[in-house]
Amino acid sequence: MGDSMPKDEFEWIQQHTPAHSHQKRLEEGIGDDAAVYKASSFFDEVVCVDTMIEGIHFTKETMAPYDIGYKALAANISDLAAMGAEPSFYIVSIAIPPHWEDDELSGLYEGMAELGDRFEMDLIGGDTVSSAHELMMSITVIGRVETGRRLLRRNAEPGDVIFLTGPVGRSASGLKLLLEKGRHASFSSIEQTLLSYHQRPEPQVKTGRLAASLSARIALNDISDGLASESFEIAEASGVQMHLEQELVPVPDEFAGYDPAEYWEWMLYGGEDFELLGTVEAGSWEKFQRLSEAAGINVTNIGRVEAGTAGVWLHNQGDTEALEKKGYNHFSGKEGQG
Ligand SMILES: Nc1ncnc2c1ncn2[C@@H]1O[C@H](COP(=O)(O)OP(=O)(O)OP(=O)(O)O)[C@@H](O)[C@H]1O
Ligand SMILES: Cc1ncc(C[n+]2csc(CCOP(=O)(O)O)c2C)c(N)n1
Ligand SMILES: [Mg+2]
Ligand SMILES: [Mg+2]
Ligand SMILES: [Mg+2]
Repeated sequence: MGDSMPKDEFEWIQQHTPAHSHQKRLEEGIGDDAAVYKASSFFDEVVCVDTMIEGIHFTKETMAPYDIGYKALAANISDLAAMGAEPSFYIVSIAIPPHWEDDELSGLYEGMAELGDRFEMDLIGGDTVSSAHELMMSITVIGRVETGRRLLRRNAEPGDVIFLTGPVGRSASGLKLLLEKGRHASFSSIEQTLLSYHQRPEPQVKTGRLAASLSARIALNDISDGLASESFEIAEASGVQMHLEQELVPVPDEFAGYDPAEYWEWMLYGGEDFELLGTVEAGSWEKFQRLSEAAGINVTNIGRVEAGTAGVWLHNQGDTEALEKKGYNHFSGKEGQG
């Protein structure tokens, strides 16, 4: 990496965050999974954008065109879910290089439409340009959340229960298989399941909406960069310590037979699972769990929030490890230091 590149994407964003806002109806600007501004007396509007680029987020060997479209929209819907919002609209900007054929480009839109239809979202605009080398897709999504119900990373307080919506690490393990063999190779049925978590992640909208409907203080974040990195984001935004219990963190069934040293690396630092990580005040945890179960949603208590200097710790049978803010970081390389 040359000297001209920013060292860390998080630091870089901070440098470019305006000190003041002009619009009175802005509720949340830069800093969370999405921005929030007042729309009516009942709802706030929630908006965010995420980009996927060939060579960084996918290659023709790791993802079919359909998967790329699907995942680009899924990653964005996931940020709405992390705010407690319901998705409404999306806007697609696409940069097309010469080596992409018409039928491949149609595949991108078919993949987006599958998810857009499922969440009853309308495609309302976009932009189309050419690109010299890589395909790029950038999607802006718009949703809404009931006034005052948005779920922010800074909402965590000491004593809260930490929860996770599902096992993590499967996307990273699927990516490893795809980078080794390419998607046209033959895979066992377990491997195919792992690939599908990488190629077609499921945004956890139902859980986000349930969390927003509870009258409880809840912090929420979606896992794009890995469990450790997203735990740090809550710790830093809330000024708290995140204490994770290794024994409580669900290990994917598919990892039976794999080396724990390898799969804990995927689980803690892999990213792109798009599960939700959150904290809820202890008095509301049982209710949250009960309502989740009734709704067919999986939430697992994986630890506790404590007071002290912001950071993340992993406890295992009396041993304690301070986790690094490591995960996927653009500019500092794959799974570089955050
Ligand atoms: N180039 C930029 N200019 C202004 N704000 C930015 C820029 N890049 C990111 N942000 C803002 O910084 C915050 C963090 O962005 P980030 O992309 O890390 O969040 P995320 O979408 O939850 O994570 P990921 O991109 O890994 O899915 C968000 O509020 C986002 O809108
Ligand atoms: C070909 C290929 N190589 C590596 C990766 C891994 N990867 C890329 S971006 C990212 C984090 C989320 O991105 P963002 O922070 O932009 O949302 C991860 C884990 C991949 N998906 N495909
Ligand atoms: Mg996010
Ligand atoms: Mg983003
Ligand atoms: Mg995101």
